[in-house]
Amino acid sequence: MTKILLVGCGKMGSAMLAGWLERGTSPGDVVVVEPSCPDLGSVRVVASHAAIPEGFVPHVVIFAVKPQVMADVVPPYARFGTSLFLSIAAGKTIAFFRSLLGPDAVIVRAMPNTPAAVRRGITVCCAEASVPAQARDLCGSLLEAVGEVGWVDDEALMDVVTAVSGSGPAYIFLLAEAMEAAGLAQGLPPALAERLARATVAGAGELLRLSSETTQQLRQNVTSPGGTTAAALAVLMAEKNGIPGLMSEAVAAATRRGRELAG
Ligand SMILES: NC(=O)C1=CN([C@@H]2O[C@H](COP(=O)(O)OP(=O)(O)OC[C@H]3O[C@@H](n4cnc5c(N)ncnc54)[C@H](OP(=O)(O)O)[C@@H]3O)[C@@H](O)[C@H]2O)C=CC1
Ligand SMILES: O=C(O)[C@@H]1CCC=N1
Repeated sequence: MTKILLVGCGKMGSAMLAGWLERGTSPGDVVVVEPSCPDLGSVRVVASHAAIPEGFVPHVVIFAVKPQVMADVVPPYARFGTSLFLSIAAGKTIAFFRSLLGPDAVIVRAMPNTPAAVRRGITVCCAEASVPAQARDLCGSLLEAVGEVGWVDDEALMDVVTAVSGSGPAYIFLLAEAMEAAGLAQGLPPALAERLARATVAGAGELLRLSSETTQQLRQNVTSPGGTTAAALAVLMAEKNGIPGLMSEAVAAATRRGRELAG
């Protein structure tokens, strides 16, 4: 069985861990390094790399700590030189990990998202051409435990992926928040405003998932000529300050931030 060393068990690490266990990974095959040492049932948790049980040789080391601490966290793991190293950090490049892990390290960079917590994430992976198919397959199967997986060859695209799907759930939650606030402002009781916003975003998401129609067609299906939706979309799709322009600026800003985090 695949032996997994998970470094960082916060929001993303814990979502992946839950997915692996659900898919049949034995708790005994996982060691988690997490300073707060949370109780993870029969999964062994240690506070630092120094406490990893002797004799535990992972097939894969997964870095799921914040990009800002990565340079301090990664170096001690170079001792697992025969392992595959998988990072899910925003910004941090394959070259960055190679500089800390050595020239022969096998490294895959991936970008999942928080719907992984309900096994409905999407992850994009990237690896250099020299990374063997077996290593790619291992990453693919670990990440498929929490949702869909795709690959890109051009690492520069990873910052754009991060800006669209990595950060993207936040944009959708903001939309739900804004719909709730707008409903309140128009006189809905708070509980109903929240329920309507949440159910509408979730229901529209499910329709989007199951339908073969384009996003544009799904939008048009709601929009009766001269009706209420058309009145709202005239505001939301305005050339100035409409959602398309704002989203474009937002994704560009997130992409730029990813590039800054690389350094
Ligand atoms: N949240 C998201 O939507 C997504 C995040 N990512 C990426 O995933 C990574 C993790 O993000 P996220 O899960 O949100 O962050 P969290 O802060 O929730 O999790 C990171 C965890 O790592 C722990 N940690 C800190 N130092 C160490 C160490 N030396 N060894 C082991 N663990 C340590 C932190 O503990 P403590 O809090 O005590 O410091 C924390 O529990 C980031 O690189 C991020 O870019 C990728 C896709 C989506
Ligand atoms: O905000 C961030 O930097 C991380 C990466 C993608 C989602 N959260």
